[in-house]
Amino acid sequence: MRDIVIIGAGVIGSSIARELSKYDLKISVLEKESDVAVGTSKANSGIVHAGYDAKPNTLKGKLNVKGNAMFDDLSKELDFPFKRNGSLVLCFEEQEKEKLYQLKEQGEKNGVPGLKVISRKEILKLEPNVNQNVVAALYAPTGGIVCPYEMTIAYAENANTNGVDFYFHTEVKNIKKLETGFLIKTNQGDFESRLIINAAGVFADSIHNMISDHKIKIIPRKGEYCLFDKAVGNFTQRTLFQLPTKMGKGVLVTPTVDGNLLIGPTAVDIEDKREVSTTAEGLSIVLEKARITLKEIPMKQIITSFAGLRAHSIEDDFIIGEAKDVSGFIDVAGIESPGLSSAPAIAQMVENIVTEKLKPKEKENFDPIRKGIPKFREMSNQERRALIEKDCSYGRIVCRCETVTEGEIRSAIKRPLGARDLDGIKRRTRAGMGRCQSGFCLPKIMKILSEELDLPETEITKFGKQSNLVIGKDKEI
Ligand SMILES: Cc1cc2nc3c(=O)[nH]c(=O)nc-3n(C[C@H](O)[C@H](O)[C@H](O)COP(=O)(O)OP(=O)(O)OC[C@H]3O[C@@H](n4cnc5c(N)ncnc54)[C@H](O)[C@@H]3O)c2cc1C
Ligand SMILES: O=P(O)(O)OC[C@H](O)CO
Ligand code: FES
Repeated sequence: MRDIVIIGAGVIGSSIARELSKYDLKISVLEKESDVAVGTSKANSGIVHAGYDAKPNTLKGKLNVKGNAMFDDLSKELDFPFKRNGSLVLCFEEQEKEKLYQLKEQGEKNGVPGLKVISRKEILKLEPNVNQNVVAALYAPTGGIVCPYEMTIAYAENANTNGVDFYFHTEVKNIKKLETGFLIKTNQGDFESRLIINAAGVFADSIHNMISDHKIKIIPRKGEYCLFDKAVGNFTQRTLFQLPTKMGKGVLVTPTVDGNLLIGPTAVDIEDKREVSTTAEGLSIVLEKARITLKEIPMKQIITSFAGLRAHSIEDDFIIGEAKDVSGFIDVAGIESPGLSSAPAIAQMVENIVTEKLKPKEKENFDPIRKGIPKFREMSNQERRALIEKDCSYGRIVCRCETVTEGEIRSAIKRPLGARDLDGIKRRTRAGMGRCQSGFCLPKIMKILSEELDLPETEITKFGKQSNLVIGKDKEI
């Protein structure tokens, strides 16, 4: 019998796994897909929100501000990209200026430091590409940007190094209460555990409703984006929002921490929890709304589009805690935005619930430090030379657009919870994420995966399951 089973290896399941890996507990994470960070945690805006959007005394409000303050230390400990670039909520109508002061007051009640309303002149000095019609803005110096999948991978790797087991392709199908815990039925057999932590994202209602009579409902709220080339990564320095609406924070314009420009998302409630396609209609709404924010949009620099699903609960707040009628079953559900920003604080909140229940001993050998893959593109020539001297595979560039070397790709496969497919390589190294979107580097990455995993190229997939790219040879070369 395990002490804890965590369902879901997104940023929430992985951050909780890492916090709990400090204790002498037998913990497993069950994930239905082929890797960590394949659900909502890979497809979002990547903003570490300052914390003025949520109503005071909500979990969203409290955990956002607490989580935000943890990012500087955490990103150093776990070696993932994070930058405090600041954010602006822009107002384009004189009569709506009052709403900025209301947001400021709400933020101050939540404990957000340094908020101030700034004038048109100040905005245009900071951000010359903002539309000249702007009237005023709320400036939040603590707003930040993070790479959401690298953060998730970093948490998961560190949890794994500290003893947490991850089971991929393992879908929870049913849960039964036992006298001393739970029997969890999956497509890969049964697991028994004293506690369950439900971190299943948009599917958290299905998991909860398997065991509790107090039913919950999660509505998938889709958001579509346009991603732009690094050539326009400096188009804005800060994250630019418009005034929020009842559907959320609206279409933003932001640099990403990896140096692209990102515009989106839409917000549309849908039925299908697997529906992440982008649409001509969605993307034209994104661009239309962004035209309110910007003087012009660098249309020729769009390199791709993507969509993610918010796990919107009808309670309109995070649902965190033991289910009322099922002792030992802990929900971490309805984690829509600001879930990424709050993840470090959510993990601590769940840690408190678990330690209260199980009273575990702290491990003596817990190691909080994780080192990421060395990034050739960020090194000085001297550092590059030293690395190539140690391992010549760092001297061969595989992805030209993103300057990723063969050494980095091999390391991404060999690490704890290493990449097993092309998307796994992308998220760990950025190989394939550049302007040509894998056109040039894909065959080389397939070959490296095939060598390292000792599999024929016909078995190399994009994201597990049936996503093979090649089915055989049409002639011997
Ligand atoms: C468009 C959009 C923009 C956003 N922008 C931001 C932002 O800028 N800042 C911010 O703070 N937040 C943002 N968010 C919210 C943030 O992305 C989420 O709060 C966060 O990623 C949720 O993580 P998660 O681990 O709960 O979910 P997920 O990442 O979806 O992880 C859940 C995992 O559970 C697995 N799973 C589901 N069912 C089962 C099962 N039966 N058995 C096994 N595994 C299962 C799934 O495969 C998945 O991997 C945004 C969300 C969206 C959609
Ligand atoms: O549209 P929201 O409010 O769900 O927010 C999503 C991101 O945090 C910002 O794009
Ligand atoms: S060469 Fe890799 S994305 Fe273009």
